Amino acid sequence: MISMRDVSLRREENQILDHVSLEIKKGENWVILGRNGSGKTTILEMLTGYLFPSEGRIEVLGNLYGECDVREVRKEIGYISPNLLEKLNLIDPVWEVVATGAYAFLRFYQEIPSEVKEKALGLLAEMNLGKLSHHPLGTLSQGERKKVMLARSLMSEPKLLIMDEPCAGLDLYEREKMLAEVERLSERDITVVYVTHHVEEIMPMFTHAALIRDGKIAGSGPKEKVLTNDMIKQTYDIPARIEWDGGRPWIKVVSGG
Ligand SMILES: Nc1ncnc2c1ncn2[C@@H]1O[C@H](COP(=O)(O)OP(=O)(O)OP(=O)(O)O)[C@@H](O)[C@H]1O
Repeated sequence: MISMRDVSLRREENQILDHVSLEIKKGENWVILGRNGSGKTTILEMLTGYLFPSEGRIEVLGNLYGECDVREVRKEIGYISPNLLEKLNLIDPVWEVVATGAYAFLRFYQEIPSEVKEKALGLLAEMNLGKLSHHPLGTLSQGERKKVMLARSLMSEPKLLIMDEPCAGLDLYEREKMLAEVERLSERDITVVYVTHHVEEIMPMFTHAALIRDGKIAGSGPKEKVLTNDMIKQTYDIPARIEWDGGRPWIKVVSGG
């Protein structure tokens, strides 16, 4: 599904990624954690082909980057990033914003086929946003907008869904609503790669984790093996205790550590 081998990225004297290797197989869902500036978004930008490594090889969905048309590969990848939300037009009705996900553009300038509209309305109904389908995007709460982004990304039925901090800025209620939708992705035939700052967002559907520190992989593999007290300390320089509850890890900072 995804293979990153010895991938490095340098910008002038900055080593942004340093020999990163990750193998993500079909049926696995990965979460990527690491401190601010550790290189998480850079990895996502490489997987989506927006950044090319200085060294190493990247293969996504059977396509070797550098030897394929990355625009074609992107058709099979859903990418939810804070940048995309900023680009959407707040006056557009919600269903139309979702429907644009079927195409590689942000707005419609022609009539939308009825089956595309129906599909968008169906996805919104599944996410309990049916009543808001005809409201302008700008009238929705931040949490509702994030769910709209998720619905939009599913329009093209991607094989790979990449999510960059989808719960950033959400209150507890809206975060849990969004996470419930993330958990439901396990019912779909889709591989998820999810970047977050918060361990408690790692829902049961996630199988694997990668910890990034200073552009290097500090640890990667099945989540229970990677999300340990020691590994968290190594990654964040904070002594912490992980407790698993309801299939999710919860973190406590150890005081005086
Ligand atoms: N175009 C660029 N030129 C130079 N340095 C860059 C460029 N893009 C990113 N960086 C640097 O690369 C490092 C990794 O950035 P990246 O955005 O991948 O980190 P991140 O782990 O996603 O951070 P955050 O959690 O704060 O979003 C940072 O030090 C950043 O300043």
